[in-house]
Amino acid sequence: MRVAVLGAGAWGTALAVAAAQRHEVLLWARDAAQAEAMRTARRNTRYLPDAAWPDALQVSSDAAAAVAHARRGGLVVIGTPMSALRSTLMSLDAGCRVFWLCKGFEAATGLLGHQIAAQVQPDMAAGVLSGPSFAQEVAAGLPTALVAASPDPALADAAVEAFHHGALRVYTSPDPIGVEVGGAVKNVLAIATGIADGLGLGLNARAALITRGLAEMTRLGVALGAQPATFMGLAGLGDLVLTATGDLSRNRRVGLLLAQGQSLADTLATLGHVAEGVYSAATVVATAQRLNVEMPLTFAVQDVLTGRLSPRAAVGQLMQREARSEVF
Ligand SMILES: NC(=O)c1ccc[n+]([C@@H]2O[C@H](COP(=O)([O-])OP(=O)(O)OC[C@H]3O[C@@H](n4cnc5c(N)ncnc54)[C@H](O)[C@@H]3O)[C@@H](O)[C@H]2O)c1
Ligand SMILES: O=P(O)(O)OC[C@H](O)CO
Repeated sequence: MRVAVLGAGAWGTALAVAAAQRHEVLLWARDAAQAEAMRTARRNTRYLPDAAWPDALQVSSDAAAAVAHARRGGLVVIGTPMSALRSTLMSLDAGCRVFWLCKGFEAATGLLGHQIAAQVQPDMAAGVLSGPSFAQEVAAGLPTALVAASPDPALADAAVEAFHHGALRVYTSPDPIGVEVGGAVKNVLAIATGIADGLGLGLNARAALITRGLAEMTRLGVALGAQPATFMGLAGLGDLVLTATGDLSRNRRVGLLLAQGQSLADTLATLGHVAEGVYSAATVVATAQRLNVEMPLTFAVQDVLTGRLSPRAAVGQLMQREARSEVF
């Protein structure tokens, strides 16, 4: 299979390296100088420096060439941040088969990836590839399980053909809504656990945050039309546990730094990578308000991100909530 990966950040590069063990892969970087540097070094020194590239991985800053590489039976994989998903989809045509890797809501519209694709490319075979997966671990060849979600089972099978090999397992799912809500909300909840851990609130608090966070995520997802079981899977519980507890997470790191008293602007300036939860939190709050879904942890994170509450005040507010039944 011919695979084009659009976007040469940490995750796009890691999956390009993985796919190039068996397929002809073309990685597109928007910056010509970055593409040239990667072509020379045979690695992505800026975003994923430890992974050497297989021979079957080529790089280009020519977007049209990348798309042409994967037309007619190939697969286009969009590895940009959420903010660039719409423009990248617009650069494609309905002849492409597409998966995106980004996890979040589009800040300007509040839409998930599958809704953006339905607007921009209604006839395109499209899906989302998600699950608990730090780029560095995939690049190091460590065992990882992903989920490919699409209403089109043949397309989900194409993601399996592209990536299910060696240390990578790819499961399929017919529920892109659930998979996308899981990926977006877990990022916000990872900021919450980073804050709790940064404040030294302990392991009991972390476990409570993950469990009650899963309840929030599930409530929102079901209200948006997702299948409840999806949230017990890789894109829900799996990615929430990874991102909330793993120090490789950029979203968790944001929470840790905010708890130390660092400003959000300084935190983002030092991160060097995208932390999607920062940009999705407002949409999750607005959507929960619109659908009358209770999401106290997410609301607290947004209060900290906007500066309305300090991390410690947000925790105090959460602890004063009324007792309630645990049932979702
Ligand atoms: N890093 C991971 O471990 C990981 C794992 C799973 C999913 N994701 C998701 O994948 C997406 C990308 O994350 P990442 O870690 O690769 O990000 P990153 O911060 O490492 O890199 C972002 C890349 O996107 C490029 N980019 C930004 N705006 C662009 C635009 N308008 N057009 C083209 N390229 C653009 C940047 O140049 C950079 O190469 C995010 O939504 C993230 O949540 C990341
Ligand atoms: O580093 P984060 O917080 O963006 O998380 C990366 C992946 O989404 C984990 O699955």
